[in-house]
Amino acid sequence: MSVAISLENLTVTYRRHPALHHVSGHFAQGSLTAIVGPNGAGKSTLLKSIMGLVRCNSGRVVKHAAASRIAYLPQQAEIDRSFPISVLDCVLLGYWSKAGLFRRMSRDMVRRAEDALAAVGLDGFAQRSIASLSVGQFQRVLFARILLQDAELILLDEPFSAIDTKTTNDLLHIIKSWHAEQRTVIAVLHDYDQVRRAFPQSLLLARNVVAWGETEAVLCHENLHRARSMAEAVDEHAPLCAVDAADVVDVVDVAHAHGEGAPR
Ligand SMILES: Nc1ncnc2c1ncn2[C@@H]1O[C@H](COP(=O)(O)OP(=O)(O)OP(=O)(O)O)[C@@H](O)[C@H]1O
Repeated sequence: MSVAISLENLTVTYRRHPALHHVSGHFAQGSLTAIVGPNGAGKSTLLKSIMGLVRCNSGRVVKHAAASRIAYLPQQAEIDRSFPISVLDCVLLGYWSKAGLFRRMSRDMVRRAEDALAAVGLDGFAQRSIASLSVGQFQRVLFARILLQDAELILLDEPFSAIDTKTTNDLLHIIKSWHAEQRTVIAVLHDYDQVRRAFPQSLLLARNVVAWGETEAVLCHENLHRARSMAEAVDEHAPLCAVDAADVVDVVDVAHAHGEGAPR
């Protein structure tokens, strides 16, 4: 089995309070994994540390995909939609790693972007401004952009938050097609029933790994109870973690790593 991402004893702290604590394990190539756990469990922090957006205080993330083949969808609340850009241009941003930000898009690229919009059910929306869209419509636009990116590793942070059932089902269908194409998909989710139905693998977090593996086994009553207890036991005023925040950032992009830092 080949590995898409390895987490090696990963600790991430904010002002020396751990959001992730000694997390180890790996996401297999082509796997479809839900990251679940109580609020504040470190789920978003884990996606951000894979993307290199937050510093790993100790341990490391080893990625077996080139940065240009990784797609990341943050929570909608973190995206500024006031930028005056059309739906079509927003989808075309999926090509930036191939075309560069300022290269003129070819007719073929534009046609593919229109096809992607049709695939997410947004035919006729190309010239609308992104600011005018509903939350669900905008999430469809972001999925269309990922379709163009042709990513081998796709990270989704709460993709169905504030999204209705019809849109959720349509987007789940796209996620399943990515899985069928052997892409590695990791999504932060809160709906355990949805995870049981659609995600074969799960990682249950409560700052530490509570359980990681087949969804049915991970989401058993005992594990969920343990995750809740661990989250409730967190004392935000506890003595600071001994890990020094000055440690080096250690996110390794194996596709580009040579020698030092390459996987053992
Ligand atoms: N930028 C930040 N500065 C300080 N603390 C932060 C920051 N981001 C997250 N945290 C803290 O780190 C912990 C983990 O946060 P994170 O957002 O990763 O959790 P989560 O599991 O995604 O939560 P939720 O389910 O509520 O979205 C929380 O205690 C949070 O308050």
